[in-house]
Order: sequence, then structure tokens, then C-alpha cells
Amino acid sequence: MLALHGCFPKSLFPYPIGTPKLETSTVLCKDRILKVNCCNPNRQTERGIEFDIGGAFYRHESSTGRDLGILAASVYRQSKGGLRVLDAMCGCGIRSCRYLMEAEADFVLANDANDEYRDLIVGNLKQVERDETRWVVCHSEANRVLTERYLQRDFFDLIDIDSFGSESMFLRSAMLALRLGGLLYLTNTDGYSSGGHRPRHSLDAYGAFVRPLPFANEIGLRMLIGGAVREAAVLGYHVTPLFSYYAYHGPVFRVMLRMNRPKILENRDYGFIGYCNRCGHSQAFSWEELGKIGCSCCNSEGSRQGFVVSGPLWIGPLHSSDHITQMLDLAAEWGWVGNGAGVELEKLLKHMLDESDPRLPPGYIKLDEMTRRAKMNGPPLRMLMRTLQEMGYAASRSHIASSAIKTDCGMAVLTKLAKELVSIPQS
Ligand SMILES: C[S@@+](CC[C@H](N)C(=O)[O-])C[C@H]1O[C@@H](n2cnc3c(N)ncnc32)[C@H](O)[C@@H]1O
Repeated sequence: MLALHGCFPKSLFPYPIGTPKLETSTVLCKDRILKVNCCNPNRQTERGIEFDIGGAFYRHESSTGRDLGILAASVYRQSKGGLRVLDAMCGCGIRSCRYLMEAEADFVLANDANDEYRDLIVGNLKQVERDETRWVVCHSEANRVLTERYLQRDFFDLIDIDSFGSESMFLRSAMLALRLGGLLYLTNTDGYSSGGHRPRHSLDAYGAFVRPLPFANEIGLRMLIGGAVREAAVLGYHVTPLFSYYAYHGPVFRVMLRMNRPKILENRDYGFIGYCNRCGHSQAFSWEELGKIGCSCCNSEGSRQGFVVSGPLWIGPLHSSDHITQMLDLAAEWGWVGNGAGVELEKLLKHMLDESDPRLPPGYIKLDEMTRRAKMNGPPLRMLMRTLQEMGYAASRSHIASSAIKTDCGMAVLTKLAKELVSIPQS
């Protein structure tokens, strides 16, 4: 049985705890403070599970991120026949409750540094699972609980790191406590770094020099995955994303990674992304090509002409099509999508499935950026995508930007095509 750790004095925390205290009668909703549930303001419901939020940080908008985590965890449990979860920053414990109830985890360790949440978390867990051998609550600094689990050879199938700001300081201990083949669910809310506003900071924190790019939010996901790829490589592991999810509230970047031993000669998909400020084209390239490459679309060479490079970053697919397909099937089986239910979740999963085409390069093209550059009106997105696909290009929407397109067609050809489509009279 797991030993419960005593309270770690907050003054001695090596890492920021920084829990924003909310008034108990309010929750954050769409970035505004809203009054909720007049009868019992601390009572919330998510997917039919009732729970208290007390004074803990809780965002209803994050329920989609939790839905995705539960689906991925459940797909994992069905294939492996078991699921042990370490919820390293559980807040009020809603994720732990959902991992137990919906993903049918065999065991959940719910941890939050703030020991004032103890009664709250225990109360919520007791309501969903009376069998107290299936869960434990503790209040340690996340690195400490993860390292202790590793030292006791007590490995987990899924480790959930839902930190404020950057996740990078928890990566190594989380990977050590993770079973081989297990899942690591990471959250990052550091939109300022992925936006390219602090390239030196992103280099320090994530090992990537990131410049401002029109698809900054996808870069945020690629920076998060890239940082984990690098950390995993140090330990002799390799991580690949099962899904990557950007949400505007926050902003929040979430990725579910699977950790394995690398296969010999495996393509690490860890490289650089170039963006040409002159023509708006972006492209990925490897370490071997670094320094040799200019814009392949307008042949501008080097940053003097506006070709700028960010990286190293994850340059492979953002999602695993197999895993997303299984998540979609499960969501349909549970009635979360289909027959008019869960329209937004279904749309999101379908966009992710389209985006997982391995032919698609990193980045997306915002149609308004393209039309502004070309001084033209744009054709409907759907028409442009269909035409590209008929011509043999890969083309998809982006789950991140609604009026953007992901394609392996270069900017010059895309612009020419869009002009032709606009000039065709609509019937
Ligand atoms: C974003 S909230 C978690 C929200 C929760 N996972 C949910 O889905 O509602 C982050 C939580 O991490 C806790 N925390 C912050 N730094 C920590 C650390 N270094 N170790 C453990 N817990 C920490 C805070 O007390 C806070 O409750």
C-alpha cells in the first residue's frame, strides 16, 4: 500500500504552486467569472458526474480536454487489459473521478500539492468509488511523488500533468514513473513562448528557438511534443503523439504521448520549420538540411530575404489516425457523439483525423493571410480543399484555426489555384 506523504511545507517548494484562488461561489467560464449553481455554487456536473470544486482551480471549458484524455485512456485499457493512473496535479480531483468511472481505471493516485484540498478530493472520489483500494490521495510536490513511485518500481500506465504554465520541469520524473508503452498526458498554458515573443525563453524552457509565425498555436503543440521527444531521448525512450489539442481558452496546449523504446533507424520527426516572410510558404526540414535550405517556393535564400527558421520542434503528424479512429468509435459507443449529440466533440475528432494525414507538413495557411498577400478575394475553403484533393494534394482543415487550410501544396501554386477558382462564375 502506498505511504501517504505528509504535507510538504509550501515555503520549501522548489517549483511554483501558484494556485489562483477563486471565490467559492464562482468559476472561470469563457475567461469570465460567472456565478454558477445558485443552490450550491461549489457543485458542478461533468458527463453526469457530480462533484464539488471547493476552492480548487476548475475550468468547465477544460472538459473537452478531459473527454479526450478519458477516451484515449479507455482505448489503452481495452487494448492492454489494465490501467493505473497517476493524476499528478488533480485540483478538485475531477480527472481522477473520471479516470475511475469512465475509463474504468484499476487504480488512481490523485495528487495535488495543496493539502487544503484533501477533504474535497477524498469526498469527490468516495462519491464515484466506495472501494478505497482503487484510489489514494496524496499531497506532494509532483516531482517528488513521481520520483518516489519510480524509486519503488511502481510504474503507471498513464501520467497526467496538468500544470500551470510550463510542463517541462516535470517531464523527466514523469517519464521515469511511466510504464514502457504508457501514456503521458501533458498540458502547457505558456502561449507567450509558442507565439515567438520570447525565443530565448523558449530555448531555455523547451529547447527550441521559436519565432513569431502565423500558425503559432500549432507551433505551441510542436514545441511541447519536441521538448518531450528530447527529454525522452536522454532517457533512451521515444515519444509519439496520439493526439494534440489546442484550445483558445487559456490558451491551453495538450498532447497525449505514447512512450516506447526507439526502433533502430526510426524517423524521429524532430527538426526545423522554415517560414518565408516574402511569400508566406512554410516547410519542415531535417538537421542534415539545416543551413543549406532557403524557401523552396520562391527560392529566397537565408533570413536576409525573410526566410526564418524555428526549432528544433516536432515536425511529424500531430495525431495517430489509428488512435483517433478508436477514440471516435468509443465516443459513438458511449453516445458522446452521433445522433445530434456532442457535435463539437465529433467535429474536433474528425478534424484531428483529417489532420493526421502523414503527407501534411507542419503549419497551416490562414486564407485571409493568403488573400491579403495576393490582394484577391478568397474562394470558399471547402471548394479550395476539394480541388486540391482532386489534384492529388493532401488537404485538411485545422482544428486550431477555422478559416485555415493544411496542405502539401506550395504557396505559389495554392495562390494561383485560388485565383482561378475565384474567377470561375458560381452557378
Ligand atoms: C490546472 S490545476 C489542475 C486542474 C485539474 N487537473 C482539473 O482538471 O480540474 C493545477 C493544480 O496543480 C497544483 N500544483 C501546482 N504546482 C504543483 C506542483 N509543483 N506539484 C503538485 N501540484 C501542483 C495546484 O494546486 C492546482 O490544483
